Amino acid sequence: MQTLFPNRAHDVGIPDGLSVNSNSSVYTGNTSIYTGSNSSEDITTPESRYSWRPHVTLTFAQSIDAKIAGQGGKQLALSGKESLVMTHWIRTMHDAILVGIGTALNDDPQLNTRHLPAMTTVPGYEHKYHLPRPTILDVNLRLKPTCKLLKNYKAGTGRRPWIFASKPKNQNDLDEWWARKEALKTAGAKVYVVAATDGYISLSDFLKTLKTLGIRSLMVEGGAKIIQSFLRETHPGLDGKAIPIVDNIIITVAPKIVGADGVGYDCDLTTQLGQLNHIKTELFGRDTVMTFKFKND
Ligand SMILES: NC(=O)C1=CN([C@@H]2O[C@H](COP(=O)(O)OP(=O)(O)OC[C@H]3O[C@@H](n4cnc5c(N)ncnc54)[C@H](O)[C@@H]3O)[C@@H](O)[C@H]2O)C=CC1
Ligand SMILES: Nc1nc(O)c(N)c(N[C@@H]2O[C@H](COP(=O)(O)O)[C@@H](O)[C@H]2O)n1
Repeated sequence: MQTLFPNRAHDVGIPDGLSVNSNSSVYTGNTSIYTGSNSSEDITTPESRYSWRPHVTLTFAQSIDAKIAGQGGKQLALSGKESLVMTHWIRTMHDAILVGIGTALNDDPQLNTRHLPAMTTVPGYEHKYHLPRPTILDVNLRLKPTCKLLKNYKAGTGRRPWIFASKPKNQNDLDEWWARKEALKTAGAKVYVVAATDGYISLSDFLKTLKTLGIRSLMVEGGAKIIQSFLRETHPGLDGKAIPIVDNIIITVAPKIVGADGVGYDCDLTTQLGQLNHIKTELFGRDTVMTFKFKND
């Protein structure tokens, strides 16, 4: 039996109904699988926009006071179980999934699809959903060789994580950097070296590299700095105009208040709002999930 591949973000965009076709929803605990886009409007992205990069979906969960984590970055269970299943379904739609090293160290995430219902009763194949490739932006190779992503890979329950790093400018730091690289490689990681400025990897370079590695769609899960960078960074279009490097944004809003001490993504969305089309707002349990798409030009 083969791994199930649902419709993919790079082929169909993000459907306007995240809860898939209304009579066979994977989110309700029903094991039927989404087989077609029920989009009523053109939500695909012009080939010209992402011939150089993968389709990019930015997604995160926030409280009603726009916080994504608690005081000091404490990981919060903002999403309820229904919207979590939706998030895991969206994971299956992408070739790769990204978090920054801040999130990788703080949350020790798994980035898999474990909240989806069993798809069959055949022993050993209950959970053969497509798993996105975990990717981490980690300039200084701070990821722990003991993290869950690497443990899952070693146990055969997760895909090999790809780390994107950058060589230190200071020669004195090079030996330690190589040692960390070797330790991560031994633990199973694949390390790609790309350009970085002031500790930040150029997202254009990162996306170009992903594309050359065969990644056609990327789900960006955060955290705060990564969200900011993806919303701020642009790329020159064919006419030289700055165009976004994100195609869709999916925001889960949980009916919770975190308070001023929490972590926000601190980004002036008003600069982007003019370019955003609202696609759909849906309720998942007590959470509201909004999908936006950047305008095509
Ligand atoms: N509610 C939600 O949906 C989510 C919440 N979070 C929360 O976010 C917090 C972590 O956020 P941050 O500390 O901001 O870490 P982050 O996960 O955004 O990673 C940022 C780090 O990545 C590296 N990096 C390399 N290139 C970069 C680039 N171009 N742009 C940005 N960063 C780049 C830098 O070292 C930077 O400090 C945690 O508290 C976590 O719980 C994380 C993901 C989703
Ligand atoms: N959708 C969503 N809702 C929340 O309430 C969250 N805290 C997050 N966080 C993101 O999911 C990652 C954890 O993934 P696993 O459960 O370990 O697979 C975490 O690192 C954040 O990226 N997301």
